[in-house]
Amino acid sequence: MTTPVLRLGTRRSKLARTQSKLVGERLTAVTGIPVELVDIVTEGDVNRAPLVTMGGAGVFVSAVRDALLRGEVDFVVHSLKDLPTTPEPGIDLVAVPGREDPRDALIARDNLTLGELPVGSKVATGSPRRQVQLEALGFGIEVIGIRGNVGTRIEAVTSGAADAVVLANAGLRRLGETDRITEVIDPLQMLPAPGQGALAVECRAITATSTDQERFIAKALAELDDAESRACVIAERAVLSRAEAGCSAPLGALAEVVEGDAGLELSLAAVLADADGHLIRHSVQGRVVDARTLGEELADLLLERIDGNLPTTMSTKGA
Ligand SMILES: NCc1[nH]cc(CCC(=O)O)c1CC(=O)O
Repeated sequence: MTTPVLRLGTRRSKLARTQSKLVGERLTAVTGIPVELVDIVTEGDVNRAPLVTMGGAGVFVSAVRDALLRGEVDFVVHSLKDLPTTPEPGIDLVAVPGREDPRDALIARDNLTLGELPVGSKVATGSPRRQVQLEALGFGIEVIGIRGNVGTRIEAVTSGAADAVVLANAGLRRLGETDRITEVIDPLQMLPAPGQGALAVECRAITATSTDQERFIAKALAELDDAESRACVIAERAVLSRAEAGCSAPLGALAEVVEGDAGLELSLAAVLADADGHLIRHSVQGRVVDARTLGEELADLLLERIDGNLPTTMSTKGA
């Protein structure tokens, strides 16, 4: 078997390309294996309709996965927060590389922070999670909808269409747009989406019939896995799946590895909005190896407190 050039499938958006390139370079640095990027066009890139009408951010994911399943590429990279929580048959989540900052960031006019925005300021976001948390701050912020890539959203502030936008700090950092940030938002004010700031590396699932080449690739990719990042996103996504919440549900979750009584532990916080936009917030702490059950426990606590008053977006899974 000759050392192959691995084909890394990527969406053409600047963020997707940047993230794929990052992981490809990391793989080459760690294993010496060369990587080439292969463009994949998805409906979400072509169609500017609101994401919810296209079945959620999943439209980005499935086209990329299809190329992987068809054998056109050897592996793919996603923003982990855009992945549905149900595993995809035929595909392995082979690595969660070291996570970027999971927090949200504010880009506001005149260098303003959230607390400094005057009452009635328009803050643009397409995310129900960000919307409910912005409104719950009590600053009198008016949330307006927005769609498009990171550049388009920043432009809304530059053009004056919005006073501010909220974006994932991780994406801004990867794109080198950090000088536009006016505040990195404290998770006490806004909990990020489960998995925010983490990347997911996927390859074709290894089975009894996998080729030597496929096994070699999976083994090489597994070297990119970061155990702590993986544990954190497992816990956060367990909250999401247990609550049966889709990718744009008004639910935030953040896990951190902390020093506990029994060594390293996971501290997990989550927030969920009820049908009236009231926030329910809770946190738990436990063993890193129990990441998934911790997340499920926390979801049950939230659901108990919300007492059936579920937001409408949560009955339509994936919206
Ligand atoms: N929903 C789109 C999306 N998916 C991943 C990121 C940023 C990178 C990340 O969270 O890892 C973004 C943009 C944003 O929310 O600002």
